Amino acid sequence: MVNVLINGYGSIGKRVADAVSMQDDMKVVGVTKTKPDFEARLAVEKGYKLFVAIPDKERVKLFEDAGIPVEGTILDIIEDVDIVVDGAPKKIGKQNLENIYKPHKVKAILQGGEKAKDVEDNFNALWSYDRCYGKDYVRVVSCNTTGLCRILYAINSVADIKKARVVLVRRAADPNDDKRGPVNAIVPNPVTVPSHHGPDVVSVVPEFEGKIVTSAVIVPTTLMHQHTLMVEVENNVSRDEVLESIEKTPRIITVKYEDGFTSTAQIIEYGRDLGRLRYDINELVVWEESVNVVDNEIFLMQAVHQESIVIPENIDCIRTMLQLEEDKFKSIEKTNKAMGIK
Ligand SMILES: NC(=O)C1=CN([C@@H]2O[C@H](COP(=O)(O)OP(=O)(O)OC[C@H]3O[C@@H](n4cnc5c(N)ncnc54)[C@H](OP(=O)(O)O)[C@@H]3O)[C@@H](O)[C@H]2O)C=CC1
Ligand SMILES: O=C(OP(=O)(O)O)[C@H](O)COP(=O)(O)O
Repeated sequence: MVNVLINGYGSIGKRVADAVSMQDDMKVVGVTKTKPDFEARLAVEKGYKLFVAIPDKERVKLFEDAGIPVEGTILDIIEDVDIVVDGAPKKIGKQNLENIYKPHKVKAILQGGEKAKDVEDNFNALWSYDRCYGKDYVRVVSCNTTGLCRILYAINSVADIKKARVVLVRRAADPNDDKRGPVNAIVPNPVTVPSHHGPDVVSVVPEFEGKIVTSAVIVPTTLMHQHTLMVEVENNVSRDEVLESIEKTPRIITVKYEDGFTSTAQIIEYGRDLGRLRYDINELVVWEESVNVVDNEIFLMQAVHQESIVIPENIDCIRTMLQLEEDKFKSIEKTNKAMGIK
């Protein structure tokens, strides 16, 4: 059993904590918060040991004053952990890496809001599990990048990819976020091409250098991201072969528009009806009817549940960095089984 600390118990951190708790080869030794709010209180009620993310007496006092019991600050637990999963807001992960994890010589996983250059390597279970084996500082790439890595793995299994072009429609904010917009606009984000997703795919799969270009806009929705892919391939491949490969690839599900999956709203309703915790859809979701092949070019549309797609990747990343399992497919299967992922 390895000891995992979740530094930053937010949208990603709380899900990683619950996913770690479902595995039989790792356990959560603590979670951290900076604010003594309802999420901190619930973490304690769930049985997690709570630590204060900012090592400062005044900050600890805020928790005491709010009646939320804490075990100390991050510095009271950091030496006892085998690995930290950093779930802090973007850019803070890098600061934590330099100021806390490296000085205390503790392995750490950063999230997709951090930069590829600030870590040793970049993780997706299908593509870079073996490369990250035993490494100390690894980034699990962002939700959109994870979705792209999965679908490109499926396509790459049956075709030689020449050129991938992707338009990403990004959700404006997570459902718990009342600060961000737009409320009524479409925002190029960034207005330049490529968006960070293409280079981030290359950080995981270097052989795609020069082959993938992405462009992104933000729209007023909180549920999911949506992608349209156009992938030129070198060889003749049929629609059926592409679909079969997608269906065989772990952590991808296909849904049919004609079956009622007419938008991201129905996909989220599906998560609710399945009784998934927090209605999470950890799988990449591909619309079956959207898959088409025209003159060696594959077209498809897919949806990404931003809050949950990277969670199983974090579990596999822990396993490879701590050398708990050499075979990526065994790790993927173990994680999926424990989490009820299709
Ligand atoms: N949300 C998403 O859709 C996705 C996010 N990511 C990436 O995951 C990372 C986390 O994002 P997300 O979970 O959305 O963020 P949230 O804002 O939901 O959560 C951040 C958490 O970090 C805590 N925190 C704040 N400051 C510090 C600090 N100095 N040290 C440790 N913890 C701190 C916050 O605690 P408190 O509330 O107490 O201040 C909060 O619990 C980012 O890199 C993001 O880009 C990746 C994929 C998808
Ligand atoms: O990883 C995400 O998106 P991304 O893949 O577009 O970077 C998450 O949805 C976080 O995105 P945000 O930077 O809009 O909070």
